[in-house]
Amino acid sequence: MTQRITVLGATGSIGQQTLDVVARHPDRYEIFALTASTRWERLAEQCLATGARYAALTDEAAAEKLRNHLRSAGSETEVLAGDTALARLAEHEQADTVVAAIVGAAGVHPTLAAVKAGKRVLLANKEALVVTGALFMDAVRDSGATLLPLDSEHNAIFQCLPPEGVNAGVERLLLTASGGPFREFSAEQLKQVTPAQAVKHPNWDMGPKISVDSATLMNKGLEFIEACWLFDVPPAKIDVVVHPQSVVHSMVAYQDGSVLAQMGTPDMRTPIACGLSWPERVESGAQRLDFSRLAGLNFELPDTTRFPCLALARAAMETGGTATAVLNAANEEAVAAFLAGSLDFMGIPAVVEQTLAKQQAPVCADVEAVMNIDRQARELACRLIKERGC
Ligand SMILES: NC(=O)C1=CN([C@@H]2O[C@H](COP(=O)(O)OP(=O)(O)OC[C@H]3O[C@@H](n4cnc5c(N)ncnc54)[C@H](OP(=O)(O)O)[C@@H]3O)[C@@H](O)[C@H]2O)C=CC1
Ligand SMILES: CC(=O)[C@@H](O)[C@H](O)COP(=O)(O)O
Ligand SMILES: [Mn+2]
Repeated sequence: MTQRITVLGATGSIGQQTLDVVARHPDRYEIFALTASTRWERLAEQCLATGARYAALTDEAAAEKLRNHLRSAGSETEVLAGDTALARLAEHEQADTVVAAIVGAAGVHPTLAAVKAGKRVLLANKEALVVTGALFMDAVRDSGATLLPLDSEHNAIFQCLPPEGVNAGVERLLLTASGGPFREFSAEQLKQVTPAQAVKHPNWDMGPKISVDSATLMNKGLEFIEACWLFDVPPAKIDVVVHPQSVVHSMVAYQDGSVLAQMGTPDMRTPIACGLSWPERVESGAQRLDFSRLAGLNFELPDTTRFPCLALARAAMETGGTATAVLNAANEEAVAAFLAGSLDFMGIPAVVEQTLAKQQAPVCADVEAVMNIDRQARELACRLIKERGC
């Protein structure tokens, strides 16, 4: 039996790399459904190449264009539209596996729909977990869903953990961070950086939002929170280590002094292939690590004075309640404003910090209540962005 796969966020960086891995193994995997937001032309190409049974776009007008295009090409892909369509496909009874690769809190509802339907969920959309935290993990336990991390660091830790889990002799988790494109910039230089510079990650080719997060180190902050939830580890047991080469993807330190690391070239097709095939292994297409050509592996501590986002994320996780949802909402608005040219780079941590200071972050009993806090935090962050100007 082939594994039937739904890809949420198919047109993005993770989505496209997932389709690349899937195409290498037609005997094992088939695409059941593909979703995106507005980029209907790219989704059309993907539907024609994979023969997807369903496609969905949140944008109704883009969905109509996709429908017309596919019809005239003789395709049998059924096209759905609107926000709820994504969740309907995520929970569809005929799909086995859902790759959660939407960017941002927009992924909360579709990803949770897949979890609640008990799917095998391959999680790239870290924001969904950062926003809903305990509710997300409760849903995994209640539904019996299989949750496999795609984020390279968490996939590395997943591979290095003992089968019995984190309580079997694990001392600490070590999350590696590249340090981003501005690792060596002074505080003065950081004030002047542009969106074009920020999206040029030194090692990875990723979408614009996560690339900016890597540049501020908020990506590592979100990943810190993600690791606490995924592996049920308290904040005090997780360290962040800057490793500019992105070859060691993360590590697990054991009570006997052993440290297990997962290594590889920086290519997301490795964790994607790992998630798709686990507990087996399949070819990913990634270039192999050539130790004879490695110039060196360096490690240093992160600088939270120049990059305050990492400390803000750690503090939000320690605060608890919906503080991490507030952090994420403010960050999404600030990053969008930075990319649009209406906020300076150092405005990102400033807006996140001020939003966290002013926005209430109570414990919420359900996802709708969390999303209400998310909305309030966005409104506040947008006011702060306007006040700061650029
Ligand atoms: N890229 C990478 O290497 C890594 C990414 N991740 C995580 O994976 C997720 C995806 O990242 P990445 O692939 O880089 O992002 P991209 O920006 O490249 O792609 C985002 C995808 O989400 C879709 N999308 C955007 N907004 C919405 C919305 N409101 N509703 C539904 N779909 C939407 C986009 O559709 P459209 O094209 O139509 O806009 C696109 O398919 C993020 O959470 C990121 O942090 C984690 C590790 C590595
Ligand atoms: C590929 C991946 O998982 C990204 O999250 C990547 O790790 C970003 O790199 P840094 O945030 O360490 O710069
Ligand atoms: Mn990562």
